[in-house]
Amino acid sequence: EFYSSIHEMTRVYKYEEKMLLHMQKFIADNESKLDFLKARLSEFESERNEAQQWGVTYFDSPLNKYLLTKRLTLDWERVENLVATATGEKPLNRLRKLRGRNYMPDEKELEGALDGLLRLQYVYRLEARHIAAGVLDGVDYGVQLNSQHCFDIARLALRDNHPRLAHSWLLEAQKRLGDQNQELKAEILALLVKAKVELNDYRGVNSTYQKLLSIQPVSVEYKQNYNNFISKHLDEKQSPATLEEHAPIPSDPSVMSDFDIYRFTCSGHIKKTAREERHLRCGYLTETHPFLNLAPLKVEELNHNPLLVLYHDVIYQSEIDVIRNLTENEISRATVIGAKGSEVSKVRTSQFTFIPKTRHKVLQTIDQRVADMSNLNMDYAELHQFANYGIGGHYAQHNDWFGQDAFDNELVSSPEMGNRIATVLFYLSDVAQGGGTAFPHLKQLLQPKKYAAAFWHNLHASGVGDLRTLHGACPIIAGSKWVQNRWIREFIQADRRPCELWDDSQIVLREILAKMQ
Ligand SMILES: O=C(O)CCC(=O)C(=O)O
Ligand SMILES: [Fe+2]
Repeated sequence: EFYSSIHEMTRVYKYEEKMLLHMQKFIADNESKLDFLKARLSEFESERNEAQQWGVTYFDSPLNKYLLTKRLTLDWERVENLVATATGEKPLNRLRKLRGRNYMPDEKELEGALDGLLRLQYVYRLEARHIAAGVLDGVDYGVQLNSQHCFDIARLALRDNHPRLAHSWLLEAQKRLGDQNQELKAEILALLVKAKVELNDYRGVNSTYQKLLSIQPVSVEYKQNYNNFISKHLDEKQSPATLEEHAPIPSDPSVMSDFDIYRFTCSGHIKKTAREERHLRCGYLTETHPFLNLAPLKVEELNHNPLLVLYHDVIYQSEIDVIRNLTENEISRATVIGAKGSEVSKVRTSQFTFIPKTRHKVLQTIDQRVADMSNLNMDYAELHQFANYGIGGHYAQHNDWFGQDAFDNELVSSPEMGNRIATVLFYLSDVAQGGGTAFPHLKQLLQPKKYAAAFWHNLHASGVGDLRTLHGACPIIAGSKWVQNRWIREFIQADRRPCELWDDSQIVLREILAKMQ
């Protein structure tokens, strides 16, 4: 799946270059065929004109008899043969072969790409009119979408329960429509009515129907829909507010769904106040290992309880180069744990792979560093996980720790190692726009910074999963994101657990639970 990663796009982009060459060849072949036919046609015509002028005496000349006979045998046969040859078959076959190649996107991919685009619009509260003009969150990419593009996006938005977004895309499709395309115009109007009705906003619906019926007066379907509409809605009260492209943000976060608090953290609407930030420090970590006295780690506190910190410059370019080589041909669409085990889901659109630390010395070196950063034993950590997100790629809010049902249903690998006590998330790339890691309960949004790593505790001291560690990877607006996950398990950590964790109280947990209900 290529929309979930930028990695494969470059490959198919090169295939398209070859496809263009075949198309040129097809056109050139057909053009020379038509040129030949045109030349014959005018030749035949002029010979016949000549004959016309002479009348029947024309055939007195044996030369003319010969010319007509030759035309009707050899010349017309050549014409027939040429018309019958399937010119351009070769380039056509090559074209088909290229499009049938591995990695070529199909219609499902197209949907995935549009889905990613809608996600960006929804999460970052972008406006259709800006996106259509190639402007994403203030950055101009110099692309323009046409009316048909906008209509296609609207159709998908409506199907996926985003009538507000669909509505705004339809207005844009209307604006970008030339006078000539009446068919598309009717389709836009018909969908506009549908979006409005879904939004329970009947303003303008009547006149939209009338416009629609004036373009396609014979459509039985549209007429029926209109009569239906009139009988149901005409005297219904109009909703007072103007139709906003995005629903307003509730002022109280406790009434929001988990997805909403995640997306409002991605968009920067949920964030720590200056007051909440004032206890957080930056500094050099020297305690966990004597070696750190020589080479202290740069650490930035992002939250105290539960602990969330960002280490700067904890992985080297040479190590990232090795990782990119190791993962190059292994990476494939990421999955999540569903009811029946691993499954592909819209909730996580990235590509990933797991690699054991025995594969390369660099992975062991990294683990040594993770042990210093976390003060935890890395002997039984999970396989190294590497992930790449493309444009629109994201991982919706989730907890890294496993719930009891995952253990009960045997969905946890090596359950004897216990739950995921902590996570270290390395950023192996910067991201041009979007793509932060959002912790809605901690009101933190970490913008990926190459060579840095986030570290947090996932569990309460009691071993119970900490709901406040809910987090997600915000969708990528531009660029590509590479991360590495180290998931550390509870087994043999008893003597290592830093004392801050023991402060963690059940009271906080109860508060959160109460808020969420
Ligand atoms: O990519 C990110 O920013 C977060 C990834 C994550 O949370 C995960 O893979 O579990
Ligand atoms: Fe995670």
